[in-house]
Amino acid sequence: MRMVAGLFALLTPLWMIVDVLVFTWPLTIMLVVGRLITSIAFGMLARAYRKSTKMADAYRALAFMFAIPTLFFIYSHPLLSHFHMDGPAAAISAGYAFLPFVMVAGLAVFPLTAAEGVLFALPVLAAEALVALMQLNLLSWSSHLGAFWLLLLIAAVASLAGMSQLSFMISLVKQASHDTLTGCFSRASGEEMLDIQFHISSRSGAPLAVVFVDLDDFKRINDRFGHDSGDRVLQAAADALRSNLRAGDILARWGGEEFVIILPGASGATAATTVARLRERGLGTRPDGTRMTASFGLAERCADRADNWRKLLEIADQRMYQAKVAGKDCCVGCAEQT
Ligand SMILES: Nc1nc2c(ncn2[C@@H]2O[C@H](COP(=O)(O)OP(=O)(O)OP(=O)(O)O)[C@@H](O)[C@H]2O)c(=O)[nH]1
Repeated sequence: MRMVAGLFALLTPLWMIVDVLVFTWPLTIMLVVGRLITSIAFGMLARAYRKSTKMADAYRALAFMFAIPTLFFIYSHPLLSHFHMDGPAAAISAGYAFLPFVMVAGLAVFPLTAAEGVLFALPVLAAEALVALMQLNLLSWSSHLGAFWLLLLIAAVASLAGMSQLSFMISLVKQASHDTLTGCFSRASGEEMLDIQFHISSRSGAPLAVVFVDLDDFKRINDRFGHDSGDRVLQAAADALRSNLRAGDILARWGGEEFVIILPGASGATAATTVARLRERGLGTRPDGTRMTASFGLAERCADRADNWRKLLEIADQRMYQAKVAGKDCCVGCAEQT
C-alpha cells in the first residue's frame, strides 16, 4: 500500500508536463494545483501508512487510496468540460474521463472479498454518476449510461480478480501453517504457538502442558502395506487426536509419525487425564485391523520448572522415549504423575 501511494505521489505531478504543453491558461494552472494537492495527499498517505494487523487500519488506508483520485476526478473532469478544445488537448482531456476506469481496475491489485470489492467500487461509481449528472447537457444520457455500464463491468471483473487473489493467499497461508497430509499445524506453526503460549503462561502463572506423541511401530506398516496405507493411518491417527481434544488445545505434526499437543492452562493432572482419554478412545486401526497405539511423554511448565519452551518440549520428548523403552503404548508423565 505504501509503495502504491508513493508511486502515485510521484506520477501524479509528472503528468503536469503534459498538461502544461497541451492546455492553455487558466486551465493549466487549475489542473496543476489539483495535481499538486493530489500528490501531497498521496505522499501523506504513504508517510502515514504503518504496517498493522488491524483490519480497520487496512480499510482506512484503502479508503484514502480510493478517495484521493476520486476527488481529483470530481474536480478535474467538470473543469475540463468548461473549455472548448480540439487536437491533442481534446485527446488528453478525454483521458481524464478514464480515471474512474483505472481506479476500479486497480481493485484487482488488492486481495478483497466480494463485499469489500463492492464497498470500494461504490464511491467511484457514485462519482461517475455525479459527474454525469453535472454534465448531462454535454453528452447524451445514453453515452453516460454506456460509460457507467462499462465501469460497472470493469468493477465486477476487478473484484473477481481481487477475490481470486484473496483465495490464493489464504491457501498459501494455510499451506505454510498446516501439514498437508494430516491437516494438523505444521512444526513451524507449532513452535511459534508454543513460544507464545509459554510466554503467556509464564506471565500469568497459569500451567502449560505439552505432550509428545510418537506412533508405535509405524515403520512396519509402511514396510508391510506400503507408504499409501501408512499415510492413511497417519491421517486417521491425527483425526482421532484432534477430535478428542478441547477447543483451544493445539495439535501439530512434529515429524514423520510424531505429534506434539499443546494444552494451554492444563496442569500435569489435567494433561494426564487428557492423555488417558486419547489412549482410551484410540488412534484408529492398523491396516491389519489391530489397534494403533502410541507412546506419550508429558511435561508441564510449573511442575517441571522449565524456563523456556524448548526445555519443556525436550522433557516431554525424553519422557516419550522412556515410554518407548518401557514397552510402548503408555504415557510417562511429569514427576507427580509417574
Ligand atoms: N507413510 C508415511 N510414512 C512416513 C511419513 N513420514 C515418516 N514416515 C515413516 O515413519 C517411519 C518411522 O519409523 P521409526 O522412526 O523407526 O519409528 P517406528 O517404526 O514407529 O518405531 P517406534 O517409534 O520405535 O515405535 C519411517 O519408516 C518413515 O519413513 C509419512 O509422511 N508417510
